[in-house]
Amino acid sequence: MNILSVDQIYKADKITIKNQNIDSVQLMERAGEQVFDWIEDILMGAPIHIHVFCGIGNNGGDGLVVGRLLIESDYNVTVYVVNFSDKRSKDFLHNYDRIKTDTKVWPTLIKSEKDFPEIGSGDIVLDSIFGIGLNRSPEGWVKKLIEHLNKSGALIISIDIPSGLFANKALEDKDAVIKATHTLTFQIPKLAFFLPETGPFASMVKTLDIGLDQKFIEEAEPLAQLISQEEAQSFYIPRKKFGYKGTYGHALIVAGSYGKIGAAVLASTAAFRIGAGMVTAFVPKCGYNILQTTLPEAMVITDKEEEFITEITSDFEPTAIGIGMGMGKNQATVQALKKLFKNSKSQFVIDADALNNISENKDLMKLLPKKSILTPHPGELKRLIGSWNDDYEKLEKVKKFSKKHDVVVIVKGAYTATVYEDKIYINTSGNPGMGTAGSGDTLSGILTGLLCQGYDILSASLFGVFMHGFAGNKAADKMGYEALIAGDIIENLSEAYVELFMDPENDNWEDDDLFDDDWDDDDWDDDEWEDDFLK
Ligand SMILES: NC(=O)C1=CN([C@@H]2O[C@H](COP(=O)(O)OP(=O)(O)OC[C@H]3O[C@@H](n4cnc5c(N)ncnc54)[C@H](OP(=O)(O)O)[C@@H]3O)[C@@H](O)[C@H]2O)[C@@H](O)CC1
Ligand SMILES: Nc1ncnc2c1ncn2[C@@H]1O[C@H](COP(=O)(O)OP(=O)(O)O)[C@@H](O)[C@H]1O
Ligand SMILES: [K+]
Repeated sequence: MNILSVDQIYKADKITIKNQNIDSVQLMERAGEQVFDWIEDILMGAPIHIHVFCGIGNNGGDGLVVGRLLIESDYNVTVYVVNFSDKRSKDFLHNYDRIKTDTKVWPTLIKSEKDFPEIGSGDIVLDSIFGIGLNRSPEGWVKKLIEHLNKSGALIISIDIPSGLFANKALEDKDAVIKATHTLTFQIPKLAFFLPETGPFASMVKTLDIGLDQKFIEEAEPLAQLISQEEAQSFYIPRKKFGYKGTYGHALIVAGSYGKIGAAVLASTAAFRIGAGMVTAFVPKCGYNILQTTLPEAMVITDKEEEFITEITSDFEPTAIGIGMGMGKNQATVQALKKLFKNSKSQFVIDADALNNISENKDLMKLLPKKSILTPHPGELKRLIGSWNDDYEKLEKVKKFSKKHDVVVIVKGAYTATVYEDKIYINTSGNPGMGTAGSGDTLSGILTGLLCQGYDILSASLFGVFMHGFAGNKAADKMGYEALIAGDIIENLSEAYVELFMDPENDNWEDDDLFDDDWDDDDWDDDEWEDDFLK
């Protein structure tokens, strides 16, 4: 699924209107109806108080459509116009007139702080103050209104985007942004929803199909692409009937130091479980018994040193090498890395301390093998590319690094971003339970195992990151977030493979859970509502 820029979204709007021979008011009606249907599905006529806050642009126009439809369906609604400017959009004005004529209800004007209404914590706020037309941070009483709504404790449903958030530009004032409980976005997801600084404002995103021109959306050069189950399916390489272990490659996992041999165990096991034909672990001597006992399927080569790695050798040419997990930063280890990078013809997945060593040693950076996959978490990334002011600058810096060194960079986190040259891919699987030690070691093993099976560096990265998160989701389904440990991700890779081609419905990135548990429902007690939705 393509993530487009604000300019492209406006273009999609225009092309849709032209190709479908409709006018912009009809498109706004469609958008408003979609929002209304979503709310109607949930509320089913419940008399809960809904406050609709409309700006004066087209986002406000959408709010007026929803307000009108809610009033016409006898909901308990108050519609407000947040009058921050007299410069109203044409379609806003059309719907402003229409709500008054059709419902005989006149929206309440908010012109300053003294007009702010009381909002009960059991109420619903519909936020259509600003949409993608926001061009500067809200200030003055408008900012105060946003703060007032955020403090209310009400459930906040944002239309298209939480007001105050830029769709694809850095945050300027985090206090001037609506903290939405739900975001109902029109068809095209916005980049801000997936980045760590801005994503938390837009939890529970749902895309509503308003019939925008599909051809334009698919053919546009996206800001980023979302990788969901459907895309992951397209990367999968089926096992061959006459394949044997040699067909699926030989992985070398170079990892571990005294006290961190587990990293080698996790990565080696994951390489096997994702389907590598053979796996050899290269570890310091102290890792020998541990590996032979915990993973008898693997072969083990040990360094001459007891506690860390000093010289990496093998009597075979590995198809792919996964290197760095728990490896430490001993000077001898740095020398071993230099020698390996200079001499090896294998493909590389470079993680953890291998990355840290590269960041600290310019000579090693120069030897960084082209076409490698690098898997930094945010701390490792900062050491590698330097600090950034915001997520957008970070992504630009990563693109530059990727181009300069001809490597894929996987920026790990919630919605892991894979960057290759100018392109950004955002993963949609995974969950907070995966924030647990060794989860990254597991990913490195997965990626190494995929390179072994003939996936190219980009498809190994996109498929591997997806499968890692997908297996994490299978694990979380059974055990919840807190109890999940890295080994559970590996154990659930089998289920992830088995379910890869099943109905993606339950693993969509859009969270269909209706309400957060902490929503306060004291003010309202309809048994049917509670039975159905607040379980
Ligand atoms: N594209 C689609 O497919 C469809 C889009 N639709 C909807 O249209 C929405 C976009 O509407 P939009 O372009 O009218 O912009 P919107 O966000 O309502 O507000 C802009 C107004 O705010 C002002 N302004 C900006 N920042 C400000 C600030 N900090 N403080 C104060 N004022 C500020 C700015 O005026 P300015 O003062 O900058 O001249 C302007 O007047 C989109 O999100 C979606 O909901 C659907 O209806 C149909 C399909
Ligand atoms: N909230 C989250 N949602 C999705 N995935 C997550 C989340 N937190 C962590 N992860 C994933 O878990 C892994 C953690 O990697 P890393 O920090 O390197 O762990 P470690 O170094 O302990 O092995 C990454 O792949 C990351 O994307
Ligand atoms: K909004």
